[in-house]
Amino acid sequence: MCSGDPNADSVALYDSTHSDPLQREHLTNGQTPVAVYGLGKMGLPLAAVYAETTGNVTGVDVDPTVVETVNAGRSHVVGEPGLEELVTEQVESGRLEATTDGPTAAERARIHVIIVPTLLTDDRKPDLATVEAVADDIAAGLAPGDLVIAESTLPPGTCRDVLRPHLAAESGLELDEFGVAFCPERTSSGTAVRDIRGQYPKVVGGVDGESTRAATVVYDELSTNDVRQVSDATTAEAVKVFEGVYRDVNIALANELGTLADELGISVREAFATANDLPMCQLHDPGPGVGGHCIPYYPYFLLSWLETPLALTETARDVNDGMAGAVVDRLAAELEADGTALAEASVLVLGLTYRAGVEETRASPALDVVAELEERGADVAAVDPLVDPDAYGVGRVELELLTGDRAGETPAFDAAVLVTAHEEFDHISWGDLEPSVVVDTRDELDLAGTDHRSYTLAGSRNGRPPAGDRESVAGTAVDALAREDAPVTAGATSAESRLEESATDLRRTDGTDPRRTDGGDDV
Ligand SMILES: NC(=O)C1=CN([C@@H]2O[C@H](COP(=O)(O)OP(=O)(O)OC[C@H]3O[C@@H](n4cnc5c(N)ncnc54)[C@H](O)[C@@H]3O)[C@@H](O)[C@H]2O)C=CC1
Ligand SMILES: CC(=O)N[C@@H]1[C@@H](OP(=O)(O)OP(=O)(O)OC[C@H]2O[C@@H](n3ccc(=O)[nH]c3=O)[C@H](O)[C@@H]2O)O[C@H](C(=O)O)[C@@H](O)[C@@H]1O
Repeated sequence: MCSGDPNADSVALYDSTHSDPLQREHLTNGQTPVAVYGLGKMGLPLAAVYAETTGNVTGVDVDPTVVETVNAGRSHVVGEPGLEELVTEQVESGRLEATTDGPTAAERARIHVIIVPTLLTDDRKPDLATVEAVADDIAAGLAPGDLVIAESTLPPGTCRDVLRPHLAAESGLELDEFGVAFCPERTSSGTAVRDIRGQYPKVVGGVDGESTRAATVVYDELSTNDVRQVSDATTAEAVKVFEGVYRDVNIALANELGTLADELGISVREAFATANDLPMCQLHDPGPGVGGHCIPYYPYFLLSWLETPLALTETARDVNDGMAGAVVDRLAAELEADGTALAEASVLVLGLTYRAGVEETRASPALDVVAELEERGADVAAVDPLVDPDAYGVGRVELELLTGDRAGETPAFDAAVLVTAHEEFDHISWGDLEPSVVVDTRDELDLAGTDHRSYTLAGSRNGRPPAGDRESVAGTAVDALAREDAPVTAGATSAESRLEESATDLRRTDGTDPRRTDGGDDV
């Protein structure tokens, strides 16, 4: 179907005078060609599912290697069940092809789907440059009756105030000659094909009623789930950003409550698992921070875009951004207790991507942990099954040397910190590694019975406090408080200095001091 002549008599959807059934027939028999701009982790599965539904899709990407791979019927995206097979099937049947030529693709298409990155500038403002570059490509081929669908997450108001006027100005069309709708991509890497096919209701909001109607026809055909129409594009944009902010704030809550594990001498993860028995309670997982180019970015699609102050949203960002430093503080304290200064220590970072199984390092907390360790003088190396640490300026350790799958000298380190729990790390034979300090930020390791000094951030789901059966650090702190008036014997560290030492461990992720009782910095 893709060999169609660009001037073929394709059929538009926006403002169509055809009956609804005929519109759906045109859509699903290839007479309403589609262009999908962006063939990345989300765009390629989206283009493949669009091809499965419509039979006439041109994928556009600026990366020639991506285009070449897709046209060879393969997927460059890893860790997506069913994607490779779907791409092969759709390309081989002529239902999907890829190109770097956006304007030509736009001339053929009557539906234009935008799924390129929406990142942040250096001063944390939404970066719409890529979306606007795609809008320029689309405008070069935009025709009356075309429908433009944005799936890239956008700051609320962007379709109405930026994208639609940009398209009109660059194409010379009137605002009401084409449709624009925001239909957010509710998908996670690792389940993209399943999600796009219909795991969740599809939100649709147009800049006008006809855009909403036309986009509803598209997703009613593409998704097996319901289409959730909302009042307008801005509402749909807000839905997607709010979903992300909800997650960031709740992860911050989990991270902050997780720091209580030391002072309470409990596993906070066990407490969360129990509290979450209640349907109204969804305490998230504590970790080393929030990565990816979505969740840590979306709050700024409000904070740096709108005037209204959002104190909680902003504080949550600070809490999450502070976690990498809190993890390194903890590592330093554990090393110190083990007789090694961090500045003299060799440290292995396990996992550089932002989450397990996903080849993405944007805003990865692991990179913040590496930077903080190096800043404090440690000798840092890293291991990751999906990305090469060398590319991030960090010494590479071969995973096979840690799992024993390759003969050779088993590397030894003063400390290791598990930041991203790739499943490949399950095969590391910890018992064969030189004893070291191990900080597990994901509660993925069980080092009982080994000679490692392990610390599990926020404790373990099975109820083990962070320092396991070692005396809790908090015990020291609380005892010292109780003993504040105790005589300081020569040679013993004073209660205050002990408290100071342990307080750096107890300090909340936003930097406030849990010991303050004047309500000054307490949150
Ligand atoms: N990654 C995720 O889990 C989700 C992402 N999203 C949204 O989707 C957007 C894209 O995410 P990913 O696919 O993960 O990004 P990605 O970085 O994996 O892929 C982006 C693709 O777009 C291409 N590209 C860049 N500029 C282009 C241009 N001017 N024209 C055509 N192609 C261009 C790149 O070469 C790359 O192949 C995100 O920024 C976010 O707004 C939404 C839901 C989930
Ligand atoms: C609201 C929501 O759950 N959004 C999802 C999210 O997926 P994403 O791939 O960004 O991964 P994620 O599971 O949110 O993790 C983001 C980051 O947060 C961390 N994280 C996540 C959950 C948690 O309880 N604790 C935690 O520390 C992860 O380690 C990771 O570094 O963002 C996607 C997106 O919009 O890009 C979205 O489609 C997904 O549904």
